[in-house]
Amino acid sequence: MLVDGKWTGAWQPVQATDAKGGFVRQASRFHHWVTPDGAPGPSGEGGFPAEPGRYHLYVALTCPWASRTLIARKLKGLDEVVSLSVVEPEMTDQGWRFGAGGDGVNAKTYLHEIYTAADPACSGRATVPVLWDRQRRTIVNNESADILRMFNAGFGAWARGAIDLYPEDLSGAIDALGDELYLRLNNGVYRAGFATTQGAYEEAFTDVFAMLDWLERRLAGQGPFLFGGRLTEADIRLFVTLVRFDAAYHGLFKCNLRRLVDYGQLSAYVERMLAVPGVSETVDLDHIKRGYHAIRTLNPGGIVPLGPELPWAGRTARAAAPAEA
Ligand SMILES: N[C@@H](CCC(=O)N[C@@H](CS)C(=O)NCC(=O)O)C(=O)O
Repeated sequence: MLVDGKWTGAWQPVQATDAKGGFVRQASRFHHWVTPDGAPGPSGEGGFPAEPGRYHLYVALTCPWASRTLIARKLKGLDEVVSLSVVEPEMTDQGWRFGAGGDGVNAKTYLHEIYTAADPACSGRATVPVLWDRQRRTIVNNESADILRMFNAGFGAWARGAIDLYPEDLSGAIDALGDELYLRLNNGVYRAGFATTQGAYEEAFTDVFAMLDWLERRLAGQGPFLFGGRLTEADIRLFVTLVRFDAAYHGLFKCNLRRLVDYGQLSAYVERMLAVPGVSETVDLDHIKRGYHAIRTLNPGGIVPLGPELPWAGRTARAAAPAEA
């Protein structure tokens, strides 16, 4: 991680646990917002007006949090407005690394150099996603939940996609479901995978399957999406975890009570989400499998499993290119 702007020690998946051996995720550090006219958003400073070609998104295709932002960028038709760099799937001793051509915007090798370009004294983990401002040469925001909302509403007329991922009449319900999803499922699988005590693992495992069972029932009662006919950010938050479940969380993170393919409603839901134009292009099973299985503390030999067979695998994209500027 970065300490006062210097990379310190080899990368470790877990740098903090709570008193019971539970995994603790670091809070994001940059919280500015792109808004249609550059007015300040809910946090951070103003001065980040929506403009085509100004902002750049750094992602890892293995990462569910970064994938949220990739899906929103597609659904809002922002591909031509916000450019993209994809890091290599395997984490190195210095964290995320760019492929042969560098990152295409800042000509850096490692993602942590983007953080120190924004703040030479930066401390903390160098996580994806990162939204970079070419003009002010700084990080706008490195929290996927914020970037998701910014892509929904911050780019105003530059967004070609008409879909509203956070409609006002559903905002309270989306927030409430999003909190549950995060705690028990999105981060629940990480709490299971990175638990350092049996108790912390079992607690997380129970949360994960209770949530999946609950979602299976909810989708049986109302569909096709979590809030009926309207696809919202809650669907993006759910999908990114479901699509990784059998390939990464079931085995590596020991979330193995059931596979996702054992859930009829949830499996059909994944297929439905993949059929939404733009979504399948954001899913790269090769990066997902290589990325998770490169976590040496969980998989010391680094062997990447060949399976599982997934009914929808053929409809997902491999990465278009390792680094697209
Ligand atoms: N709160 C962040 C979390 C992002 C996150 O944890 N990303 C992981 C990849 S899945 C990462 O970049 N980890 C690198 C590290 O921890 O050093 C968000 O949702 O944007």
